[in-house]
Amino acid sequence: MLSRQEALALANVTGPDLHALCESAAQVRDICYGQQLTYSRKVFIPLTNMCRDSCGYCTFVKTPESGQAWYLTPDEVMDIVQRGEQLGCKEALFSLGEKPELKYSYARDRLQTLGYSSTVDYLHDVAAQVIDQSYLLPHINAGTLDKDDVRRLKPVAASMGMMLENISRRLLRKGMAHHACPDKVPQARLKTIEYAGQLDVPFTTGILIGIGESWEERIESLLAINEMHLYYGHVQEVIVQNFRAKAGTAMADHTEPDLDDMRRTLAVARLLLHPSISLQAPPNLEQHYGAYVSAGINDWGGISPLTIDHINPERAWPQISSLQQACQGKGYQLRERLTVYPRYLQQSERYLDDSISPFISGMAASNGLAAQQCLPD
Ligand SMILES: O=c1nc2n(C[C@H](O)[C@H](O)[C@H](O)CO)c3cc(O)ccc3cc-2c(=O)[nH]1
Ligand SMILES: C[C@H]1O[C@@H](n2cnc3c(N)ncnc32)[C@H](O)[C@@H]1O
Ligand code: MET
Ligand code: SF4
Repeated sequence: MLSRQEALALANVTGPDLHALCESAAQVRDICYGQQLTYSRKVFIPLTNMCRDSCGYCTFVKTPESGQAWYLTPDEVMDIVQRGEQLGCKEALFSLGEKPELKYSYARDRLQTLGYSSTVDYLHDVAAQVIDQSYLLPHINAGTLDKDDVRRLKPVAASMGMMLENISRRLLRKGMAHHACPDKVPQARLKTIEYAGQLDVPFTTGILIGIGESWEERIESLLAINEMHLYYGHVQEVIVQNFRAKAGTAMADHTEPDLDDMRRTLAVARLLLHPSISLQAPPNLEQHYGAYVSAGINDWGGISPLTIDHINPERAWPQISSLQQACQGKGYQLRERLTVYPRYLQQSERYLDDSISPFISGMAASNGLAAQQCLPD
C-alpha cells in the first residue's frame, strides 16, 4: 500500500498532507477491522523489576542497592490474579526485567530462595500456576529469549511479545538509549521474533518512538517486522509506543515525540504493515487519543481495572467507560478481546500448545470473544 520510498519521503509531513495520510490509513483500518476498536482486560504482573540492562528511558528497572528490587512470590502473583479475575480480567501480562541473575548475586539469592536458578524457569512455573488455578490467560513479555526459552514457555502462554523497539545499532553507542544493553542488540531482538515464528507462537511486537532513532530507522524497523510476518504469519499486533521522559533517568531531558509524530508514524505503520497485523497504541501515554483513532489504530492493548502500568507508573489508565465514550464519539464500538487474536484461535493446532488449547478455546467461547474480528489472511 505504501512503498519504502514513499514511506521514507513522509518524514516531515504536516498539516493537510498529514491529515490526508491519516485518512488513508483510517480507511484501510475501516475496511479490515470494521467499526470496532478492541482492548484486552488485563492485570499487570511485574515478576521481577531487576534487569541486566539499563535502558536510558526505563524507570521500571531497580538495582538491589535501591532497596526497591523484587521478585514477586507465587502468592503475590496469585493474589493479583484472583483480584483481577473478580474484576473480569482475562489476561495476565507478565512483564519483567531481563536475566538479572547474570548480573546480581542478590537476584541469584532471591531465585534460590524461591527454588530456581533462572528467571525463565521461575516464570514458567508461575505462568503454569496461573493457568492451573485461574481463568486468566498468560501473555509473556520477557524481552529477548532464546529458542529453547520460547519452546519451553509456549505451553504456559496464550501469546508472547517483545518490543523490537528499533532496528538501529546506533542506539547502542555511548550516550544513546541502548548503551550497555545486551538484550537490546537488534540482531538478538530480531532472532527472538524469528524463533517465535518458527515455533508458531502468536506474537506481539512494536516500535518505541522518540528514543534517538531517525525516521528512516523507524521505517526500516516496521519493514523488518512486516517481513517476519510475511514469512511466518505469527505477528498478531504491532504496538507504536511513544517514549515518555522520566525524572531520574539518563533520558530525563530528551524531547518526547509530539502528537503529529505519533499520527504520522501510526498512519505509515498502517499503510506499510500487512492488514492482518493489528495496530495498537496505548491510551495512557497521550491525552488526545481520538487522534490515534483518526490515524488508523484498531486496538488499545491491555487495559487494567486493577493494576497500574508499571512501565509508565505515572500514567493512569483511562476508565474503560470513558474510553468507550471516546470511541463512540468517533463512531466506533469498544470491544473486549483476548490476548490471543481470533485468527490464531481458529488455527489452534498450529498456534496453541495442546496442553492449553482447550482452556483458551473454552475461555473464548464462554465469553463470546472467539470470532469478533473479520481479518483478512
Ligand atoms: O501496560 C503495558 N502493557 C504493555 N504490553 C501489554 C499489551 O498492552 C497487551 O497485554 C497485549 O496487547 C496482549 O493483549 C506489552 C506487550 C508486549 O507483548 C510487548 C510490549 C508491551 C508494552 C506494554 C506497556 O508498556 N505497558
Ligand atoms: C514494555 C516496553 O515498554 C517500553 N518502555 C520502557 N520505558 C518506556 C518509557 N519511558 N516510555 C515509553 N515506553 C517505555 C519498552 O519498549 C519496553 O519494551
Ligand atoms: C519493562 S520492559 C519489558 C520487558 C523487557 N525487559 C523489554 O525491555 O523488552
Ligand atoms: S526497558 Fe526492559 S530491558 Fe530495558 S532496563 Fe527496563 S526492564 Fe530492562
